[in-house]
Parts: sequence; structure tokens; C-alpha cells
Amino acid sequence: MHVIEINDLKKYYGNKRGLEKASLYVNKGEIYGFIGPNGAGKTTLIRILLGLLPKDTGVARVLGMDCKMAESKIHEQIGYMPSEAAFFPEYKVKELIAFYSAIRPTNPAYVQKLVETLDIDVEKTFQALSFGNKKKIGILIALMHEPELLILDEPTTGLDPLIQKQFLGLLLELKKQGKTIFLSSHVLSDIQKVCDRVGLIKNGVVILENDMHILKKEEHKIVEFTPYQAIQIDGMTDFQTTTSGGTFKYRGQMKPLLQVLSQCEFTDLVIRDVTLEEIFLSYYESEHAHV
Ligand SMILES: Nc1ncnc2c1ncn2[C@@H]1O[C@H](COP(=O)(O)OP(=O)(O)OP(=O)(O)O)[C@@H](O)[C@H]1O
Repeated sequence: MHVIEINDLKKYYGNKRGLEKASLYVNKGEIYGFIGPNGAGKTTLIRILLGLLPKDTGVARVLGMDCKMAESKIHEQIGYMPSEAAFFPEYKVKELIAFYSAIRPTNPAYVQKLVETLDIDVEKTFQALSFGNKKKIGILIALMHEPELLILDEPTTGLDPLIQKQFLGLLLELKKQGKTIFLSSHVLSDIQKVCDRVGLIKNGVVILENDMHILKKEEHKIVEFTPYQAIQIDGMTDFQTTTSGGTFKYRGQMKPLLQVLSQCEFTDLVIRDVTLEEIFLSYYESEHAHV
């Protein structure tokens, strides 16, 4: 059984497309990265998963249950963090913790550990917090009842680098405990760091879904060098001049590449994997990816 199962999901707002025909699945215990440009349909899909929005047609199931039919049962087992945290503004953080602990059973020791990890000041009122600190309260509330599935919408935007790092560490810790995490984000470096699988959505259709390591393996290497010189080798594409040298993409065995490069005089040379951002852009920019 998949923790999340979406099949041919369609949702229109009047005559405006939300989702066209989206399909994806998320396995138990994995961190799934959900990415796509503005307006692609990410929030629509998340709102359907949470039972907040009815679908038109297709399948939307969480933990084996239909999202709309079993809304309240699903909510007990989901931790959801919206992209912008909004809680009772005049409540102190400790009062918010008490409020949510009364709705859903929590382990106080675990809550305290989260408060310390996220470096949260529980004496402040929600409205007195900065954007980043409000975001941390969103993370705390989503995690504090130790749900089986976490659905996180842009969780790290606005967090300082240290807290971002701690937060990503926390996600990996939760994964170790067997929790499943669905992470929608524009911060592709975060997705690349923690996700096992990734889905790309465009115009309401999931155009690519794959394991992160397969996705990266299928792609080419990037070679960056200084100073400029004309390099030629089979498997090379997109040769470009940069301010200090050049770059190209390379698909093929390492040995012939290294033989050619060893003939050159470099002050700097980097052979690296493509980043998720580069993979993402190539899918979004290439003609055949247009759907
Ligand atoms: N309430 C609504 N009424 C009409 N159209 C809507 C509504 N909500 C979303 N849409 C449209 O549905 C499409 C998908 O929007 P959605 O918010 O799901 O995208 P998104 O991928 O979350 O975008 P972003 O990254 O900008 O948040 C967009 O074209 C949007 O304009």
C-alpha cells in the first residue's frame, strides 16, 4: 500500500485548470520531493490530499483512505505545514502548544525536544515573532503529535541557514523512525539533500517521477574549466565560454574524458554531477517536456 496514491487526478476551478491529470505515489518511509513552477498545481494537489478541496475525477488516497471520505481519520495521522503559518496571534507559543496538545495527544518530552531543536521562545506571542520564527511554530505544530505522514509546503523558505540545516536533519531523523514525508518546495538544494524520490509537476500534470539517484545518474556530468581552451571529445554537448574559461556537458565513460583533459593546462578544473536545479530546468525548458 502506498502512503499517498494519486491517479489521474483532475480539478478545475470553473474553467481554470488546477490539476489536469496528475498521478504520483509515495512509499512508506520515504521523503518525496514535489516540485514545479508557480501555478503548476502543487497547492491544489495538497489541498485535495488534506480533504480541504473536492476533486473532479480520479483517485486521491492517503494511508489507503479516500481523502474526502475519511478526512478526519486522515487528519489524526497527518502533520501539515502550510507555506505561511497562521495561528491565534495573541496566544503565547506555550498556549498554542497547550491548545494543540488538547486536540491531539502529544508526548510532552517530545514537544520539549522539538522546542529546543528549533530554538523556539515559548513565552512570546505568535504575532510578536518574525516571519522565520512563525515558520518554526508551523513546523512544531505539524510535528508535535508525531504523525505517520508529514505534508510540508515550502517549509524552509525564510529560515536562517542554521535552522534550515537543523530542520533538514530533523526530517532525516523522522525518516529513520519510519515516517513518510511529502515535501513541496522551490528550494531544490533542500530537495536534493533529503529526498529519496522526486516528482515534477507542470501545467497540472506530473511529467516526471523518479528516484533521486536514478534521476541524477541518467543525466550527464558538467565539466567546468579555467582558462578557456577549445576542447573536443565525443559525448560533449553545450560547450560554452564563461568569463574565466568554459563549461560543457559530458555523457560517456570517464577514461576518455580524463585522457583528453590531461592534455590541457588548467588552473582550475571541476567535473561534477548535475544539480537538481539543472535537471529541473532542462525538463521545463525542453520542447518535448511541454504538455
Ligand atoms: N481558488 C482558485 N480559483 C481559481 N483558480 C485557482 C484557484 N486556486 C488555484 N487556481 C489556479 O489553479 C492553478 C494551480 O494553482 P496552484 O495554487 O495549485 O499552483 P502551485 O503549483 O501551488 O503554485 P505556487 O507555486 O505559485 O504556489 C493556477 O493556474 C491557479 O491560478
